[in-house]
Amino acid sequence: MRTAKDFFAPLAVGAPAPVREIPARPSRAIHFFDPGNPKMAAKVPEMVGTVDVLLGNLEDAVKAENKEISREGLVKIGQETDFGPTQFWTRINSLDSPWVLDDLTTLVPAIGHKLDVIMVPKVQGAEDIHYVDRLLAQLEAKAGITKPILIHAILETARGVANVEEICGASPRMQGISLGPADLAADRRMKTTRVGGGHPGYLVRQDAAPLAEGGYDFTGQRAIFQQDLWHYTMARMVDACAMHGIYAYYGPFGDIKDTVACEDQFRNAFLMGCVGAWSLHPVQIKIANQVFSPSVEDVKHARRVIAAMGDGTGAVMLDGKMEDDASVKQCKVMVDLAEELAAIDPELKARYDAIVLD
Ligand SMILES: CC(C)(COP(=O)(O)OP(=O)(O)OC[C@H]1O[C@@H](n2cnc3c(N)ncnc32)[C@H](O)[C@@H]1OP(=O)(O)O)[C@@H](O)C(=O)NCCC(=O)NCCSC(=O)C[C@](C)(O)C(=O)O
Ligand SMILES: [Mg+2]
Repeated sequence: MRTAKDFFAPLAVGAPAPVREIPARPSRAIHFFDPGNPKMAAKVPEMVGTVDVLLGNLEDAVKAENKEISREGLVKIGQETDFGPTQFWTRINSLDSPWVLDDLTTLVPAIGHKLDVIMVPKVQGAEDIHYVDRLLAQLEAKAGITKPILIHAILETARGVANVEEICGASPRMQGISLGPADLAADRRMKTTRVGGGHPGYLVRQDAAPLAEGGYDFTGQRAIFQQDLWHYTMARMVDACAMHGIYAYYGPFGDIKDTVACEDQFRNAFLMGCVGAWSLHPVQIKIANQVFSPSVEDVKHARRVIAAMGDGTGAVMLDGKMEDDASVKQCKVMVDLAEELAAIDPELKARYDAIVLD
């Protein structure tokens, strides 16, 4: 086990010093594209500035026979694109695959100075992060990279969920975690066949109405309430990330045409503490950007509470509601996020700047 003293030491001679704090860079949508797909690759330059994160995916959804083509495509995109304010991430192949070593040994020397974050799929425990951590340090040292590349883990196995706290704390490179609902469902032997989202069979039914003569009417109409299959995992992930000062994300929503349910899923994640979600299709970028940006009403309310609370201690009555030290802290979360987003999104900045406090 690394001692506290060694935790922030570089893992290879010449590797950059690990960061002590993960930067709070906006990442409302992590947009996936296949760098080996000419149509998708061609769209990357025009997407810069319209999305917080562009992620070149090398893992699942890329056919086995195209792995090298996609890797080469990613190198070309990384070398030729000016990403401006947009973060540039990749998802490498899983650690037990025949491609991952070539992914890392090719990408780091070629475009390691441009890559902000490497997403590692199917992480099972701290040992997987330790492996990538050391290898990245060696490759960074060899390539003369001065800014450490961060690691993002996908939670998509039962063992990964059981170990989520140790995964989050395994390295100073840990930037965040995303839920991988499709692989996780398969690993857990859940009986869903979807990529994220709800299921109509996972529900709670209203009690049967009592009959005048006694007993219950089990044949009458009863309301049903669909439940969230992912609540438990999301809650564990959010707590583990918050505990370690890193960021939680909802993952993919595979029903591209159901933009309404996608928005609901993203909003649940936003409310629960996630900072973003994945976008698999250009239509989902707009949804994520909107959902993961605090509304004008929320920012206005938060600013009013902060103003009314003065030094932030004590209790006041505002619009019939009690506000105190703890509600000010919640309001600061909202206002801080609004400020971070306004710094990179002029449209949002204009809307937040136009707020007038009553
Ligand atoms: C779903 C698909 C097949 C529909 O692709 P399509 O071409 O049939 O859709 P379309 O509506 O006809 O596309 C319209 C236009 O948008 C383009 N387009 C479409 N998508 C994109 C994109 N992402 N980025 C940039 N451009 C895109 C597409 O090329 C087309 O261009 P055109 O107008 O010039 O003809 C396609 O969108 C796609 O392949 N998306 C990415 C899928 C992906 O990355 N999956 C892996 C992540 S989810 C996952 O791995 C699970 C997880 C976490 O591991 C676990 O839960 O276990
Ligand atoms: Mg997966």
